[in-house]
Amino acid sequence: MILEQIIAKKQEETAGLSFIESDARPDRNFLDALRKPVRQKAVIAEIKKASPSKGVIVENMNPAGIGRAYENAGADVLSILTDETFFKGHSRFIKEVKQHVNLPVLRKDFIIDERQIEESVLMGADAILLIAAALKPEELAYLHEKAVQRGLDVLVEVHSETELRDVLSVCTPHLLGVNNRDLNTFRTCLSFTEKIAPLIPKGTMLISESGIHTPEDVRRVAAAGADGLLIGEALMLAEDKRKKLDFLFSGVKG
Ligand SMILES: O=C(O)c1ccccc1NCC(=O)[C@H](O)[C@H](O)COP(=O)(O)O
Repeated sequence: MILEQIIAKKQEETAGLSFIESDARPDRNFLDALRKPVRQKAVIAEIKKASPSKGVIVENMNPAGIGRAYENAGADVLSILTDETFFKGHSRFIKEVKQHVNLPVLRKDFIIDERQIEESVLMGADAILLIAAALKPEELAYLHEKAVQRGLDVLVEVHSETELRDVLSVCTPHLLGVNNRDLNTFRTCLSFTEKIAPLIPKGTMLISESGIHTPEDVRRVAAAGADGLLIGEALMLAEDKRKKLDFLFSGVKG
């Protein structure tokens, strides 16, 4: 099961990290940017060189160049993979991109230990992802509190009603993502967003993540109630990122 392998690798990687907090602070407001989207729905554009489901997506990837293209295309924020082993990301990507792009950045990685929160701030992240499938509810609540205390925004990700119920029993996130991808089988289905959207508390922003490739996909998750979309592969593969986003939103009214 790939998720178990990823978590085991993260446990190895975090063993050597420090608990000491620096005076570094996130410097851009991720949640505010999502609340004032350029298009009808907020766009989290993901910089992802490779993945377990697709292998290498873009061979010679220039993170800053892609970040600039996403910004020019009207993305509201960025998601940047920093995991090296399974996604060919890197810890230096966030600062590299932020030197050339003004958008807030979510560190896309598998956060399982509080030492990764300080690590994320030092990497230049403005937000982090907490994945319900990778954490016990009490672990997620603890990491969520630590991240908020450090000034980070947090995207809490679920893939089922049960995971959503567990998350809401321990915290009320401002940002909730439904991953349409099963992280073990890699199968994606937008029905996950459609099933879970009605259960999201009022006042929580809903982000539909993964498997968004066509205007019909965007129309479907928007109609289901998503406030934003996290899009990786479709944008990474697009020659013209602005044209791709305009095409994807061509089926959304307003
Ligand atoms: O993308 C994968 O293959 C993957 C496998 C196992 C765990 C996580 C994985 N992806 C992380 C993501 O959630 C996606 O990168 C993100 O939602 C964008 O998805 P897409 O638009 O389908 O590239």
